[in-house]
Amino acid sequence: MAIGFIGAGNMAEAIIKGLISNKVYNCDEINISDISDNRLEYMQSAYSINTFKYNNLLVSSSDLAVLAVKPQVAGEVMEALDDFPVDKPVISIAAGLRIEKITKLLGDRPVIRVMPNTPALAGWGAAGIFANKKGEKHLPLAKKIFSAIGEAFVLSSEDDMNIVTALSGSGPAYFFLLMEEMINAGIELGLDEKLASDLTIQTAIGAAMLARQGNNDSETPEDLRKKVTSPGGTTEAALKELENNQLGALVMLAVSRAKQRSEELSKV
Ligand SMILES: NC(=O)C1=CN([C@@H]2O[C@H](COP(=O)(O)OP(=O)(O)OC[C@H]3O[C@@H](n4cnc5c(N)ncnc54)[C@H](O)[C@@H]3O)[C@@H](O)[C@H]2O)C=CC1
Ligand SMILES: O=C(O)[C@@H]1CCC=N1
Repeated sequence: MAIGFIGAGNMAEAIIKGLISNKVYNCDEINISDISDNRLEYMQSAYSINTFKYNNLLVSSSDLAVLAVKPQVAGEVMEALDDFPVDKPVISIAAGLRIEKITKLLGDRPVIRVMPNTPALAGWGAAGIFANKKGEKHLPLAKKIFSAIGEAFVLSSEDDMNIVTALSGSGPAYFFLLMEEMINAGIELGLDEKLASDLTIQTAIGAAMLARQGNNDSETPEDLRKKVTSPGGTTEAALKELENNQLGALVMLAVSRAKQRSEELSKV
C-alpha cells in the first residue's frame, strides 16, 4: 500500500514525519509530488521518500492520494489528474474544500476530509475527520494516519469541518499570538528575551498538560483557572483587565471570522 501526497508543504511534511516515526508506512511506501524542485529535493534527502515531478505519475503509483495543496489551487490540481481510478480513495486536508467538489472533479469515489493542525509536527496534532459514504470503510486507516501525529476525532457532519478549522486548524496561531504578546510584555517589563521566552513557553506547556489531565478527571479549564486565582491576588488583577477588555467577545469574533472564511473558501 503506497500513500501519495500531492503538495510537499508544511502539513504534508508533518504527516510524513509522524507516519515514518510511528512506522505506519515505510519510507519506500510514501510518494510525494510538488511543483517546487527544491522542496522535492529537501523531502527526498530528509525522509528518503519517493518524489514525483508530476501529480499524474504520483497518483498512478499510489493506492491512496492525499490532497495537500492550498485550497486555491486544489481545483486546477484535481482537474489535471487523468485516469485516476475511482476506487482509489482521496484524503483532502485543504481548508474549506467540500467533498462534493472533490467527487465532481475526481469522480464518485471514497473521500475523507481531514482538518489537521501544525502541532502535528511535534506529534501533538488535533485532527477532525469526516468521510463520505464510500469513504467510511477507509476511516480506520485515516484514523491510524492522523493518530500517528496526534489525536483524530471523527465528525458526524461535514458542516462541522468549518468550526473545526476555525478552532483547532487555525487555533495554534491564537495560542502562538498570546505567547508572543506575553513574551513581549515580559521583555517590556524588564526580563531578558530568553528568560521571558523560556518562562512563557514552559507555562503554556504546563497549562496545556494540566488542562489535558483535568479533561480526564472532569476538571475544566475554568476550574483550573479558579485554582490559580487567589482572591485579591495578582491573577485576579490581570484577569479583570482581560475581562474588562472583552477577551471572550474577541475570541468569539476571531473564531467566527475564521469559520466564515472557511465557508467562503468552500464556495471558491
Ligand atoms: N498550515 C496549517 O496550519 C494547515 C493547513 N491545512 C491545509 O493544508 C493544505 C496545505 O497547507 P500547507 O502545507 O500549510 O501549505 P504549503 O504552502 O506549505 O504547501 C503547499 C505545497 O503545495 C505545492 N504546490 C502548489 N501548487 C502545486 C501543484 N499544482 N502541484 C503540486 N504541488 C503544488 C507548493 O509548492 C507547496 O509546497 C492547505 O490546503 C491548507 O488549507 C490544514 C490544516 C492546517
Ligand atoms: O490558515 C489556513 O487557511 C489554514 C487552515 C487552518 C490552518 N491553516
